[in-house]
Amino acid sequence: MSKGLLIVLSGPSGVGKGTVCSALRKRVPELVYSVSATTRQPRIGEEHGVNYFFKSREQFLSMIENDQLLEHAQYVDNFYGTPRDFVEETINSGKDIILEIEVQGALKVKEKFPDGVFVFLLPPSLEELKDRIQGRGTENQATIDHRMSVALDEINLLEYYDYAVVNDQIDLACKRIESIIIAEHCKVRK
Ligand SMILES: Nc1nc2c(ncn2[C@@H]2O[C@H](COP(=O)(O)OP(=O)(O)O)[C@@H](O)[C@H]2O)c(=O)[nH]1
Ligand SMILES: Nc1ncnc2c1ncn2[C@@H]1O[C@H](COP(=O)(O)OP(=O)(O)O)[C@@H](O)[C@H]1O
Repeated sequence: MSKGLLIVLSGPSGVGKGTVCSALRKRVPELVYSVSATTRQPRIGEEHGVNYFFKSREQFLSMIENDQLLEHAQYVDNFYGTPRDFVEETINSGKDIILEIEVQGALKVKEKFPDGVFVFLLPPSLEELKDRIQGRGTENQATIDHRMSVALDEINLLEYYDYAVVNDQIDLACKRIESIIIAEHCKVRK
């Protein structure tokens, strides 16, 4: 049996990764989603085990020590990481998995899985990016400013990705990613 695809969706905070990923999962129900661990506090409506595995700093550090994370990164003031076993078991069972992670982590995954499919989600403009972060209303002004400055550094790493997808409209961005997945499956079958 051939392995599933490991798809990494990255891009700056507020670009719409979460929104596009959930729309994509509805359209492609067989696509498995990797739930990350984080030390960030849950936002209203977020559930443990669904959106994230919410961990204390000590619990997170012990996951690193026990080699339970495929990659981890510090983003703004918190740690985020991808549980290793779930990803490996999913692709070994022939299913495709999508990781929605920031850029430093994506580059670490690329070192371990060079055959992964690395997709960078871009905003239509930086003004629109700021409007989306502000419009979501989940961060204070200092965090928004910090995330915007990190966003510029992140966009500079676009060259390390296989594909760039503009998230102008959610359904169009989803269709573009679906086309990428279909094309990558054709490559694997050759
Ligand atoms: N490296 C890494 N980044 C992650 C992981 N999970 C989430 N992230 C990224 O961490 C950043 C902050 O996530 P979050 O606080 O949920 O904010 P939001 O994605 O902007 O809503 C985003 O860029 C996420 O994609 C992970 O497991 N590893
Ligand atoms: N194509 C789009 N057009 C307009 N607003 C969008 C689009 N995609 C996402 N958004 C909005 O932008 C905000 C940030 O989206 P989110 O998915 O939380 O981003 P991320 O996960 O990249 O931080 C949300 O309020 C979301 O509804």
